[in-house]
Amino acid sequence: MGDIKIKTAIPGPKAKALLERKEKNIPVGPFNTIKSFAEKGEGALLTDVDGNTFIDFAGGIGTLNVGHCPPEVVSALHDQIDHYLHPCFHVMMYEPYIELAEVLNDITPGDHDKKTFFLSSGAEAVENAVKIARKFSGRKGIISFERAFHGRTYMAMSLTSKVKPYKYQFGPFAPETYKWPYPVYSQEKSMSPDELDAYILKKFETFFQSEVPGTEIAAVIMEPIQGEGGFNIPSMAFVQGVKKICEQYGILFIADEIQTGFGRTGKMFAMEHYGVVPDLMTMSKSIAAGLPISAVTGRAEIMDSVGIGEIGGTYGGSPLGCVAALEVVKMIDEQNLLEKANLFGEKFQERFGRLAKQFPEIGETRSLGAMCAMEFFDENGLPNGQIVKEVLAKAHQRGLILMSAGLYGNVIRLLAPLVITDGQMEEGFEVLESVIYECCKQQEG
Ligand SMILES: Cc1ncc(COP(=O)(O)O)c(C=O)c1O
Repeated sequence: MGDIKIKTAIPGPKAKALLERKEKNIPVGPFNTIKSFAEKGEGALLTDVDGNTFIDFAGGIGTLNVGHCPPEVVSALHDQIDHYLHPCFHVMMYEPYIELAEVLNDITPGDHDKKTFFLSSGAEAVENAVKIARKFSGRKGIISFERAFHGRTYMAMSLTSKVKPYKYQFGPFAPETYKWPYPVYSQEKSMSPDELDAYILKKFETFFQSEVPGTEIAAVIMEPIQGEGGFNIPSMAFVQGVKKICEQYGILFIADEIQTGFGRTGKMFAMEHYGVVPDLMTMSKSIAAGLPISAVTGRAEIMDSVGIGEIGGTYGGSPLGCVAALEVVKMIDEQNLLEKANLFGEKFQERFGRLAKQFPEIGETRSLGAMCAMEFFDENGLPNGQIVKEVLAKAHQRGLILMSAGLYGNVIRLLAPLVITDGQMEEGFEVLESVIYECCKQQEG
């Protein structure tokens, strides 16, 4: 599959048959909007069972910075399969586990001694980072942010902000977890960005003085750029301000780089944009080209505070995930994918910044590298999730896979594979622009 000209993507007989089987056998709730079935993925393209080809701007929800089935990863997996699948690191360790820990200790922010261990999913990495922070500090409190998303297990869900659909009717949640405002400059019209930063940072201080002393807080967990929350990009002053407060009170700073890591923002990790070195970092998603593996990397003395059997999981750090991740890190470097991420962001801003000037329905177009998003509003200036749903549906019919995000679902977010060709990028943007144009025109009547 090279560059393609997208036509109309119509679900065919194979998709219809699979849809019937799906509805009979798989719970309706979480999967009821899915009507496409994959046959083959390659680079930035996905083909469905009926032969429709899609440009994938969702990139497996940010798991595919190196694209679908990169040959380097596939070949490393084949080699690994010939050796062993699962000695289980609790029983017998293996070199790819150690090598990947070495690599992550080396490439994550900070020159201090670090250690890394592996799990299988993003939420598990968050759970374990919190356990390690509590064990090391002897404190219980954990602060996360409004609009944050950290996963669906109980602690990760407790730290997540949005109630519906993530938390509704699933309580009670973990005690001693607290939420802090996160600056979304485009939605806080009454203050300038500097004022908003200062206002939120001040709130930290007053909270510590009047409610829970800072010395009872084990960690602050922060997405450097909020993913599910709508690709909200905080200022350097805000992130550095949070870190400074952490240092002042001996609170650990956990950077959740699960969605931002591995080149997405034009640097290997988004924290590098802010010049902030976290104490602990969680990684997953694009770490291993779509294989289920996650990592916690942190200062060696913090990571060493947990004892035998206290952290882990049967499948953590699967050898397949480890060898895939080793190839991913090489690919990002050898194929200049950081540069590609920046190019994607520039082209996005050029085209959609122009479109936003044309339509009042489009709010901010924001991006850092290839983490790109645009917001939509209705005629009263309220978040407009409906138009986003329409754009997504129409784009899908024309062979472009997109995702929404944000508290009100009014944000279109792009997580395209960074291996996308210039032609595919151009074509994807063309489809997106024409669909937005149509939907905005339709709304204006
Ligand atoms: C920032 C962040 N943290 C944690 C998670 C949870 O990861 P997982 O779905 O693999 O449990 C996600 C998933 O979207 C995420 O974006």
